[in-house]
Amino acid sequence: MTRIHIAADHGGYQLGRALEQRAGAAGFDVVWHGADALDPGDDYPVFAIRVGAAMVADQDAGIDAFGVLVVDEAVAGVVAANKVNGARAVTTTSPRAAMSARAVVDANVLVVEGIAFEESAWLSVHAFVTSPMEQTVERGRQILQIEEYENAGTIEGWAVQLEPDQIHRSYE
Ligand SMILES: O=C(CO)[C@H](O)[C@H](O)COP(=O)(O)O
Repeated sequence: MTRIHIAADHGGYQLGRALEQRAGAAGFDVVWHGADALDPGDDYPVFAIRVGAAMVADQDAGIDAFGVLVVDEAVAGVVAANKVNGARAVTTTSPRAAMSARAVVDANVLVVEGIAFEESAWLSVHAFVTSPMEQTVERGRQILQIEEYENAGTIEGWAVQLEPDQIHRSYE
């Protein structure tokens, strides 16, 4: 069962809770990472890091998991969540864009604007967590390049030297 780690600050609390309910009702394994209650003084970075870190820990353990963050200004949440090693956080304006982010970069955190309509936000979240990555050598190689820089601080493109079947194995 796919797990969804979800959190929201005060800018997305109401929608975050609604999405938590929707995801649970749809049969996903949902883990809420706060806020525990609407707190107008809370800050979004802690929630971004929590969902990113929980998602990466699960993925590293072989669990099918995603992160969902709901804040007022989604782009700020994207910046914070992408500080987690292994997180590829995006925001979206439509289910189609959410699917595209999954396909192109195997995005694993979706940041939703708190002002979004519940129905359209849920359609984007659902599209995100049910859409596959594009299984091509190019996409795998590009993600390996991002990970090379993230982990080694180099962008030498060592993955480009690999044979296609090696890239596939490395990325799995
Ligand atoms: O948008 C956000 C971050 O991405 C937060 O939700 C933001 O901090 C909300 O702040 P404010 O209550 O001042 O609008």
